[in-house]
Amino acid sequence: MIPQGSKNSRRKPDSTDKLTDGLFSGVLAIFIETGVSRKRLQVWQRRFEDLGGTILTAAANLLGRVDQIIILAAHEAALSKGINFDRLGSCPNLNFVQFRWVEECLKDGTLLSYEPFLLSASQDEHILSTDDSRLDAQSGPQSDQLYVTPALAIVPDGDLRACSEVVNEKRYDEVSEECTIDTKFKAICEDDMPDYNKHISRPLLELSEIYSDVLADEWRSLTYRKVANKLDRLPYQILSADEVKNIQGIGKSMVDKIKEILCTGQLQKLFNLKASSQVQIMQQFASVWGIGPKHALKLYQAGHRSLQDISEDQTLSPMARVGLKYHYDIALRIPQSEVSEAGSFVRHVLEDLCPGASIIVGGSYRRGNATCGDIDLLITHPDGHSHKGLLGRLVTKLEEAQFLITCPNPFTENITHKVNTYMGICKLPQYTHHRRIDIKIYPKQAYAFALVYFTGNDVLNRRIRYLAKKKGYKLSDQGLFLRVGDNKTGMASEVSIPCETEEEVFQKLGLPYPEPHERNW
Ligand SMILES: Nc1ccn([C@H]2C[C@H](O)[C@@H](COP(=O)(O)OP(=O)(O)OP(=O)(O)O)O2)c(=O)n1
Ligand SMILES: [Mn+2]
Repeated sequence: MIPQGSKNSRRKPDSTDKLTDGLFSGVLAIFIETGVSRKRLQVWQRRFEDLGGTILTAAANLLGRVDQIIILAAHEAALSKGINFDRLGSCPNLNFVQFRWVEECLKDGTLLSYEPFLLSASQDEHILSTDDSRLDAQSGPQSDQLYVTPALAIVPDGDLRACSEVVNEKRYDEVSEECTIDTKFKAICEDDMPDYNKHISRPLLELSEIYSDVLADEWRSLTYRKVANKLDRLPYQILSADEVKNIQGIGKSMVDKIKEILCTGQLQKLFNLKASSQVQIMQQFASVWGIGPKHALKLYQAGHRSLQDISEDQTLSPMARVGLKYHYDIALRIPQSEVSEAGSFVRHVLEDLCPGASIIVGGSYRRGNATCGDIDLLITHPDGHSHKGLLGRLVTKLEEAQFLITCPNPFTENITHKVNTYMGICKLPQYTHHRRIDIKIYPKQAYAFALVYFTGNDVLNRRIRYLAKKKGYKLSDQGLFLRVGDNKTGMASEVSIPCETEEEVFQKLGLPYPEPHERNW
């Protein structure tokens, strides 16, 4: 269940709320078909869904588990025909809105207030004619105040699960002061991306990944991904497969799979795929640095069944050859102490080469993890120009010191590039194993963004990118860019909003600053 107050304040349409991408994100709507041509309806529905809205059928049985929904109709008369109030349950923020609202939002590119588009349908009459708990809600504080108090009174009798969810939820600003920054941070981000149905969407996404990464079936992969995304966007928890039937774009075979997950907790098809020898072999091929899923499939189709087999294949790229050569070592986790020593080793060389340069060991090391998959180094120079041409000189020194062992593609530095990267293999003299290392040099104005990105983790990065997008920005390792024009084209300003520190980046996004060790999501 959604935190009542915060969702309400976040979602309440406001004409100043300049949203571009995901215009209708989080908005649940029922489209009443009466009084409008099918073609027009379909156009609106498609745009509404493309921009993040979720369409439910009029038969949707929501049992009071959503706290806001809009009913879109051509006119008032159409309303009485289209809705079953009992199935809808009592929703604290039920608005009856003209289709024109969708059209105007699309024209304007913003989520407009419902106010000028409201249709009068007497929800009150309905509430008064049903049970006592709804009467309580009705006689209690009106509209807005209903959201800030847990809406127990409006949860239908007998739906205990829904009740406890409402009670357990807290608004972000109700989160107690002594709770960690981590909790607060997650409270904000997760409020934007609810996880009510992750237990269903996760296996579907896994299946989607196997279809794209291993079976190279992009179409099936996309179908599963789309459904998983739809479920992720729902602001309430799916309790039965019947409810899924009411979500537009989910067909019978998908409903059956969701039913299976809900009933058995797993998906036999996924289980079988993961158990198949072909999938396992291809996953092993794809575990080699430099071998992607399509290549893994080609190698399998060429008759290869082991890493030994593929080592003789002529189609391997230089990176895959290096990946295969060091496969055993690369697969090992690296102890934190060794990553630290590798960082110090490079720092000493860098200090001699370019006094004043900054170097930070990023990735899982910076988040304080006990072991790391690789070594991520980020370098800049505060004077704004000495970073240019630095990577080539540094790599040469580190090769001479026999710390950098090999880099699959001949290393060339482009000083006009915003970031220069070395990706290769290194080894400290006193250690046994070869390790994967990435060294990245950024100009100082991008360094704070690069630090945020390369500290991760990837889940947090996805969350904050999503948050940035909703606020009309594009966030990357190189900056925070204001999006301009039609969001479909994905155009963003070329000049980043300046941020010198990570704190500023989080501040610009409206987030409290999480320490690196609080970024393990
Ligand atoms: N698909 C990806 C890959 C990376 N990153 C970012 C977040 C990661 O934290 C950082 C470094 O990438 P790594 O793959 O090195 O991941 P970690 O350092 O976090 O973990 P590991 O211990 O596996 O290296 O880059 C990301 O956002 N999305
Ligand atoms: Mn890493």
